[in-house]
Amino acid sequence: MFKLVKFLKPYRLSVIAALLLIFLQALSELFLPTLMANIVDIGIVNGDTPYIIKLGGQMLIIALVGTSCAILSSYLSAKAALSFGRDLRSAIFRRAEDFSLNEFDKIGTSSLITRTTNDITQVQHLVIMSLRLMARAPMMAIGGIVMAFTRDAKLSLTIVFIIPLISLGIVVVGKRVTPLFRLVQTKLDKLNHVVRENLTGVRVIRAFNKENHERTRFDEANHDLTNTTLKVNKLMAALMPVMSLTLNFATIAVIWFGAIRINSGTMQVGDLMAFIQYVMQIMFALIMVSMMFVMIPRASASAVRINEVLETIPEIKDTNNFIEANKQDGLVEFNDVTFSYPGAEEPTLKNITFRAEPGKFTAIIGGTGSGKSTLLNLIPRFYETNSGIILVDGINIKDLTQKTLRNKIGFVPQKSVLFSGTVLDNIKHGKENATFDEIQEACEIAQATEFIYNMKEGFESVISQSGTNLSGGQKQRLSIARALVRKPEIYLFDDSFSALDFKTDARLRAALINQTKKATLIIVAQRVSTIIDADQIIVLDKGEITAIGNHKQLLNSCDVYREIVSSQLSEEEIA
Ligand SMILES: Nc1ncnc2c1ncn2[C@@H]1O[C@H](COP(=O)(O)OP(=O)(O)OP(=O)(O)O)[C@@H](O)[C@H]1O
Repeated sequence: MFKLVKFLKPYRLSVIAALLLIFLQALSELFLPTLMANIVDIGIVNGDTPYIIKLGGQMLIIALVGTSCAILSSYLSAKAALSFGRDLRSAIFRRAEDFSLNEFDKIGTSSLITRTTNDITQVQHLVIMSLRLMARAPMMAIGGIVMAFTRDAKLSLTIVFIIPLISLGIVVVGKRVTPLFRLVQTKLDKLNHVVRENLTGVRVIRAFNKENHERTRFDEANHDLTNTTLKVNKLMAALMPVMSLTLNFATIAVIWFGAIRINSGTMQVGDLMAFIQYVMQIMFALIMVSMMFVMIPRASASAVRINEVLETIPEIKDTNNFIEANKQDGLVEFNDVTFSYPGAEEPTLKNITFRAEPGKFTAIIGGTGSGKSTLLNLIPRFYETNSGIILVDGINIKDLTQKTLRNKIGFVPQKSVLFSGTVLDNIKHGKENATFDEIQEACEIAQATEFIYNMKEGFESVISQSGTNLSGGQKQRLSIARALVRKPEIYLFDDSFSALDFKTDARLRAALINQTKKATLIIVAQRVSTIIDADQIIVLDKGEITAIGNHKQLLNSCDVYREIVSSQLSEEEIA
C-alpha cells in the first residue's frame, strides 16, 4: 500500500491543505461541548441571558467555520484521491503497453482489466476515506480524551477500559478478513474471465447449444464470489453491533458515574453533558477507525495486485546503446534461433536459420502447431528468443529500438483485429498522416475498395466493436490495407488470406507482388495455392525447418511438402 503513496506526491499541497482543514474542523467540534457546558453551568445556572447569547453566537460561528472546513477538505481530498486514481490507471496502462506477449499471458487479460478498474477503485476509495476519516479519527480521539480529562479526570477512567476492548475487536476481525479480501479480488478476476469468454464467444456458445453449460459456469463463479464476499461481510457486520453495544454501555457508565459525582457535588451538570459528548466523539472516532479497517484489507489486497503489474519489468526492453538503422532494405535473417514459450517442455522453434531478402517472396508452410505464427511473431520482437539471433538489415533486432524495428514492418495478424471508429480511422492506424490517395491505393491492392464503397457511408462507415458488422474476409482485407498503407520494408502476413475466396486471394496476391517489389514479403499460409509462386518456401515441421526451396524443388525433395501439396491440389494442378 505504501508503495503507492508516491502517486499522491503531485497532489501533496491539496493533501496538506485537506489535513489542515480537517484539523480545524476537529478543533471546532472539540470546542463546542465546552462552550455548551459553560452555557449550562454559568449562563443558565446564573440566569445570565447576555452570556448565553454571546456563547451561543460563538458556537454558531465555530460551527459554521467547522462546516466550511469540512466541505473544503472533502473537496480537496476527493480531488487528490481521484487524481491519484487517474495517475495510477495511466501507470498500469503504460506498463501494460510495454509488456511482451509473455507478460500478458502470465497476468491474464481479464485480470489486467480488473486491476486497472476495480482494484484501483478500491485503493482510491481508501485514499479518500483516509484523508477524510483516518486523519480526523485520531485528532478526535486524542482531542476528545484530553478534553474529557480536563472536564473530569476521575470519570475519564471509564474510557480507559473501553478503548482497549474496541481495539482488540478491530485487530481480531482485521486479521481474519485480510486474506478473505484477497480471495474476493481473485474471485472477481475469475468472474470477469468467464463473462469475457461468454460475451466474445457468444456465437460459438449458441451454435453448440452450450448456454446451459455456460450458465452453470457463470453461476458457479458468481456464487463463489458472492459466498466469499458474504463471509467477509458477516465478519465485518459482527464488528459494528459490538461497537454500538460498547458505545451504549460506555454512555450508560458515564451517566451512572456522572450522576453519582453530581450528587456528591464534585461535578456540574454542564460538565457531564460535555463529557458525554466527548465520549461520543471518542467512540465515534474509534468506529471510524473500525470502518477504515473494513477498507484497508481489501485495498491492500488490491494494492498488492496493482504493484504486481507496476513491478513487472517487461522482458523486452530497448537497449540504451541502440543502433540507428541506416539501411532501409528490409533484409531479415534468422541465425540458429531457438525459442520456447515459458513453461513449455520442448522448444517451439529449434535452430531456425534462413534469409528473407528484399524483393523476394518468402513463404512459410507447415502443419498446424508447427510454429509458423511463432516464427513470424519473433520478427517484430513480440517474444524474446532463447538463443540465436535475428537480424534486420544486418542489425540484431535487440540492438534496434522496438519503435524503429516495428516502423519497418507491416504486420497482418492471423486473427483480424479492428478498432472502434470508421473504416478510415482503422486504415490510418497503419499510417497516421496517410493521404486519401494512399489509403485508396492500399484498399485497391487489398481488394477492399468495392465493399467499402458498398457500405452506406463509404470510408466514413463506422466499424462496430471489433468489427462485428463486417465479414471475416472484409475484416482481413481492412487489416491488410492497414499494413499496406505504411509501405514498410518488411511485410508479414500471418495466414491472412484464409478468409478470402480463391479469386480474391489470387487478385490480392497479384496486386501485392506489384506493390512489394522492393520489400521483403513473408507470408505464412495454409493454402498451397497462396504460396505456389514464392521465391522460397520454408517448410516447418514440429518447430524445425525441414526444407527450403521453391515449389518445384520442394516437390522433388521434401516429403512433408509433397504431403501438404497432395492433400490440397489435384494431380493435374501439381503437374
Ligand atoms: N502464447 C502461447 N503460449 C504457450 N504456447 C503457445 C503460445 N502460442 C502458441 N503456443 C504453442 O506453440 C506451438 C506453435 O504454435 P503456432 O501458433 O506458432 O503454430 P502455427 O504453425 O502457426 O499453427 P496454426 O497453423 O494452427 O496457426 C503450438 O504447440 C502452440 O500450442
